[in-house]
Amino acid sequence: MAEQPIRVAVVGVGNCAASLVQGVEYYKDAPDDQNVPGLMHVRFGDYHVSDVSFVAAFDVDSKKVGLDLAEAISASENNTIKIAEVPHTGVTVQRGPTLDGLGKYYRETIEESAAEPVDVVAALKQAQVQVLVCYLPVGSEEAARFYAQAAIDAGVAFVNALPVFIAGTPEWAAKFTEAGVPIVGDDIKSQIGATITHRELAHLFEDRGVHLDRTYQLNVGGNMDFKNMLERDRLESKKISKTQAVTSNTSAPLADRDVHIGPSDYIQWLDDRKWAFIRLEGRNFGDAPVSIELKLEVWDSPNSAGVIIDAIRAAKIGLDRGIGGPLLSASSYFMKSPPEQFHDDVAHEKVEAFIRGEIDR
Ligand SMILES: O=P([O-])([O-])O[C@@H]1[C@@H](O)[C@H](O)[C@@H](O)[C@H](O)[C@@H]1O
Repeated sequence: MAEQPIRVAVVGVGNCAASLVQGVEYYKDAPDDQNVPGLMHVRFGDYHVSDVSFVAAFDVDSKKVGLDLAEAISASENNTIKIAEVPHTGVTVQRGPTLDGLGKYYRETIEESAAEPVDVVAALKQAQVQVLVCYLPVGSEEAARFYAQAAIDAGVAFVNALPVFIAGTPEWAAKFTEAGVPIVGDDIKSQIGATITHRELAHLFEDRGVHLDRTYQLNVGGNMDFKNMLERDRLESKKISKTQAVTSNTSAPLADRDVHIGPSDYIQWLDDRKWAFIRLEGRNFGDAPVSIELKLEVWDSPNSAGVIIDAIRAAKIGLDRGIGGPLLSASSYFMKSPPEQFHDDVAHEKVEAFIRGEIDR
């Protein structure tokens, strides 16, 4: 263990937070000296998984606000796979401001807490939070920026797991840089998710001299994320983020009509499983046609938590080293829409160099 734990807060106690909190319990005794299935790093720099300590949580759901975090992670509509029994944490879920956090389908499904929203900056300071993970629902543009600003005001590193463009915009990057606060963002790229799989295949076509003519990625799932995204207006930035995560990995541009990537439908009985249907069509030697069609089946939230667990530790290293602004290596390896896109193998090397202190961001 590091001398001091990493004091982490989460905003949005949904499935992704549930998997993260359970994962820290699940891997608390993971041996340092071996590869451990499910983890990219048992120890990330000085920090073991067990150094992640939850000290604050915010939500707006009446079935979660006021509960201990250990209970809230399985309350209300949360429906992810259980990977660990989490003991009482002593962290009570606080009522955050709602702003634009609840779309039509959330409002139809959950009851908003009647409690008065807390002062988030004061709550972050009070709990001495070091890293805030933003897990708000897709489409929470105003709320995500509110929490980003709160992180700046409280001097807390920010990990932006959702597709609201913050780290990737010059305006916000400058704000974090000026405040001396690190940010890792935007939009988490899952361990073996649709994005990484699709990116790798698009890259493979290119590497092997095959021209990619057209592609699609259709995603379905049964969690609140997918239900929320039935409201098409809320998923514009998600669609952009998922699309650019793939198209940025090919040098030959694809016409808009030749790329279709996005969340596609909500199938309730899938619960927190996500199925992705991916197709790539191209031409190889002599313009002969070639195509790949695959289906990915995965539990969505542990898949995301397996990456956030590293993003948190990268953010803490940024804080330890006094680096403000976007952490480019971690953002490009862990996120779909980082300020700078690199191929994943390059981004991976950059993260290892960052851990060793050879590059500063
Ligand atoms: O990496 P990927 O599988 O394309 O994308 C994932 C989404 O499809 C998923 O719904 C969400 O919960 C994850 O956090 C991540 O954004």
